[in-house]
Amino acid sequence: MQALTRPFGALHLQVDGPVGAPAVIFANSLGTDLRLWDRVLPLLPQGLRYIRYDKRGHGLSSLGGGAVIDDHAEDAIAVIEEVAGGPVIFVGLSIGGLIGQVVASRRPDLVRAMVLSNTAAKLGTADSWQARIDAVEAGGLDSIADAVMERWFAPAFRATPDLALWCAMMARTPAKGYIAACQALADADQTEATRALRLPVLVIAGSEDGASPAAVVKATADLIPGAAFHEIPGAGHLPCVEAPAEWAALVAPFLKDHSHV
Ligand SMILES: O=C(O)CCC(=O)CC(=O)O
Repeated sequence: MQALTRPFGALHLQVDGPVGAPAVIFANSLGTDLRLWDRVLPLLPQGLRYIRYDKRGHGLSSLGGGAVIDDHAEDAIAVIEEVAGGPVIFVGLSIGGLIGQVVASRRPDLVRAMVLSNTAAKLGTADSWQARIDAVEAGGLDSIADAVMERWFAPAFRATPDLALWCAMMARTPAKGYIAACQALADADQTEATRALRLPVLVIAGSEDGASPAAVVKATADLIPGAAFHEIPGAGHLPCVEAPAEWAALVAPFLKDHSHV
């Protein structure tokens, strides 16, 4: 376990792989922590340095005062500069992918390639995020858990005992951190900035994703010249959990191609 000091407290990090190797950073989704990537890391190329972190207000990281996507992007930039020490391949899922788009746009020198999983240049609407915030303020995260699990996972996965573990991860996210991230999502629209991105990008969707539907994810892929798009059949919002082999089969060759190992 490692910590990176930030003005508001600390970010919780986990780093695997050799010092000095080409680095890959993972940014996770709303209501998840860095364990989101546990099932895919063993399936990705050895010899790379894999950096995961809990975004502010999630997992073991401090709450942080900010509620805009740029604050999350500044955190990711700090992790890249201080832990990776140079350009990375950015892997982001959902809000993590939105954070990646902001980082690639503001600091193209720090992102050599990007994987955008189950994300878009704009996620949801101001009204839908306000409704989510209102529900959490009224009833806590437990009150939205069933609806979130239906968006995260297809029915077959929801029938497994594992569902309870992912539901617990979501429900244990600090309400203040979750609400701040919803507010950041409500205000974020990267459409024009993402249209200007010029770097290798792999975009992944899940056919059963109820949070970022495949058509919405594809529309973001279409903004970026040369971006590759793949849809994983039968997978929901978190294919790295639900379909790790299929997700890794797409990501592993991309990491090899763009890490120069
Ligand atoms: O997962 C995200 O980062 C935002 C998209 C979303 O709403 C996921 C969910 O259904 O909780």
